[in-house]
Amino acid sequence: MNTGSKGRTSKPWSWRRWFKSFFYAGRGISHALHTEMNLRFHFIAILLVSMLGIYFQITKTEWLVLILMMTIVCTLEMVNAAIERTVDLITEERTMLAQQAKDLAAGAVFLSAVASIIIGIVIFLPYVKVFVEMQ
Ligand SMILES: Nc1ncnc2c1ncn2[C@@H]1O[C@H](COP(=O)(O)OP(=O)(O)OP(=O)(O)O)[C@@H](O)[C@H]1O
Repeated sequence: MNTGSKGRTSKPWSWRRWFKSFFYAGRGISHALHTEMNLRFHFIAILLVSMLGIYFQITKTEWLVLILMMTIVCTLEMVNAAIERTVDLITEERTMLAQQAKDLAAGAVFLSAVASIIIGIVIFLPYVKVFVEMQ
């Protein structure tokens, strides 16, 4: 069955292809961790926030919100890296469209990071207040 204008055909489902897709995903995550400084920074932040969460014994809902935000930031960082590489693959010239594509992707990461910081403050501030008052 033809699924696209470039003649890409869909292959039948198989366990081998299914496991290979996990391997490719793992390779992508490993590559991102080795090459993307920002992603490493996010992972350090995740580690610190998780330690705080364990220390303050935050609620299940708070954990779920934090996990959701951590996932959004990291996945957007990886999509941003993919868009950067795709743009560089398409053109080495400085063009307005290339600039917009990269700036839009970077803006998406920035927005999610700001939202994460705000959510982190809203979740942890009450715990920190109680902690300070107890000293
Ligand atoms: N091909 C391009 N055309 C126009 N603007 C670009 C292009 N590539 C990058 N930019 C601009 O530079 C910003 C940073 O892009 P990127 O992180 O890929 O670094 P770079 O400018 O390509 O070079 P370097 O990696 O040395 O910093 C982008 O958000 C965009 O504003």
